[in-house]
Amino acid sequence: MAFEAGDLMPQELVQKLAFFTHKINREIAVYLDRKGTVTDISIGDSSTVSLPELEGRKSKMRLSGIRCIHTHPNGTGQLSSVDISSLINLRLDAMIALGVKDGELTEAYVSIPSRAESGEFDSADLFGPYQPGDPELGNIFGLIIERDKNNKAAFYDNDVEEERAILVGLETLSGRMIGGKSEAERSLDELEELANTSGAVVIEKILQKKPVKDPAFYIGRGKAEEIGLLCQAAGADTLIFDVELSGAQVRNIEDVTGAKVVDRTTLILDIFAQRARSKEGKLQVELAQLKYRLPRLTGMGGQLSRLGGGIGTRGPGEKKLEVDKRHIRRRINFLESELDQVSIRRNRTREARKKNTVPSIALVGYTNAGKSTLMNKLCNCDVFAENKLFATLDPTARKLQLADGKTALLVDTVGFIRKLPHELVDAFKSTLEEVVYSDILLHVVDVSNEEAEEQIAVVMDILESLEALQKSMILVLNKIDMVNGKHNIRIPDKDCKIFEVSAVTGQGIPQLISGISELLSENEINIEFTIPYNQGWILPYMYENGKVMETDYKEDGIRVKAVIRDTKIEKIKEFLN
Ligand SMILES: Nc1nc2c(ncn2[C@@H]2O[C@H](COP(=O)(O)OP(=O)(O)OP(=O)(O)O)[C@@H](O)[C@H]2O)c(=O)[nH]1
Ligand SMILES: [Mg+2]
Repeated sequence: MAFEAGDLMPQELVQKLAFFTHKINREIAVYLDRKGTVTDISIGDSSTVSLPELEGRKSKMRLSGIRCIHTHPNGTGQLSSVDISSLINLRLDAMIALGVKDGELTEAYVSIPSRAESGEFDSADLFGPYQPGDPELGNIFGLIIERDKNNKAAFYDNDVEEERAILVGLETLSGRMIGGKSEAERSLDELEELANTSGAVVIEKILQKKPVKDPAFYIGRGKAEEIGLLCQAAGADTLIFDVELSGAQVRNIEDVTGAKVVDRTTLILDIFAQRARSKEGKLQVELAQLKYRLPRLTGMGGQLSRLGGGIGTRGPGEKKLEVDKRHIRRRINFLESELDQVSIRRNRTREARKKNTVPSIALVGYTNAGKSTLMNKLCNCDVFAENKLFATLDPTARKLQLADGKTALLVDTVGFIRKLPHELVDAFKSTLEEVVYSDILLHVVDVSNEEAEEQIAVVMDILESLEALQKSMILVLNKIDMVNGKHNIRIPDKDCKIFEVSAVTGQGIPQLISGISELLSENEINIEFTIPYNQGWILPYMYENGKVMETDYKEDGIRVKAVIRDTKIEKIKEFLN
């Protein structure tokens, strides 16, 4: 018996299985290979089936090429832990469970294996519920093939030898001079740091004074030709522009100069791609890359393959850049739905955390400000910190011991940067939600940086776009050891406590910890009030969002003594007396 290849869950098979399962009231399992051929059938117990040995599939790093579709006669399509362990142990392509009731399919869930860091398959991802014919099933099939091919070792092998890059910036007339440098020059310096972080060697920086703002070439055709010659003379193969370029501009400049053209956003995305470690981080980066690439494909006949490697070609997704538009759109939908799942899971963890009423504190700040170093100092832990941009991509949480015996949860986050691509802010929404839902923010500033004030402003802007500006905030002026304890930074108007510290020497750290304790308890309000009996939601709300110390059931309602966070009081305000 055979079914159409590429159809993960053939309708005809599903119907037959549902029918017979109902007849015999037992579990039936069918095994299919990737061509759609049935290789085995078992009745009663799916864990005892022997799989056919497939050519070249003996390696532990590959999948078996066989998937199992089986029924659950009790009506639910939820996969059991036995289902999942057979999936992983047998390295099946997928384990699909069909819930059957009265001879009909109720729901179907699909689980596919995923790899550990080592490349071995050690866990599973769950999708569903589905009905046969759901287009998402095609995506899952694609994902299986990709996961089978993309052995970790081969994952990042498209790195090439050093890229030699020329940077091109654009001088605007406005903007403050700092340290004798204009805004454009400083932005170009930062671009150089970004380029170094991504592994490129910067040979020359060009700042174009009066931009022609050419729609076709951005810098004008003549200038582009000139830069082309410079590339040849200097042996540069890549041009990095300190702006966002349109797809047409990139192609035009590439044609004239013969060099690869990359813009600031592509560069930042490339760094994120190299640094993403967690599954969530990789999904987020790939999503951002695809979203940025999609509108830039117009007029390319829908197909483009960028040869070579380096900046802009690296990513957590497919090894070879597959840029068929339809494929990208499908992939974007798929990544978005996977990320939704992650976000739901994260919300649950956050909810659980809230129930414990452990307050959470988010570290925010410009990249390289010292957030991770500060976290290590405050929590006595060992989080990855490095003198490179974007050392931290995944949110990491650690317990912070406060002076009065209380604890809080400190969450490290991705650093901010000017001109942060909005695709990235979007894609990292679920990570940045940690910021949005935290009780207080520690805004870390590198006082030794000439541009500290600009950086504060950039961070404030991003916080505003996350609607997190009204949160209680502590401004941490870090690296005070590097300026001999003196700084002349103008502090933003926002009402917040300020601490001068050094995350390296430990100077000012005890004061900061007591400052945090104080702010947290400032935010706690003691209340005593009566909950009318017809407002049944209030007491559970109090348990969830505060600490209930005493309840007394009176004639007119429940008299409650409690402590609650000020951010949670709005909802019950009208009942306070
Ligand atoms: N001298 C000095 N150096 C510091 C201090 N705090 C951090 N650094 C250094 O600054 C660099 C960046 O620190 P990180 O903690 O990685 O910065 P981050 O804010 O987490 O950066 P991203 O994760 O990239 O956003 C590292 O080389 C640290 O050693 C400090 O108080 N004094
Ligand atoms: Mg960090």
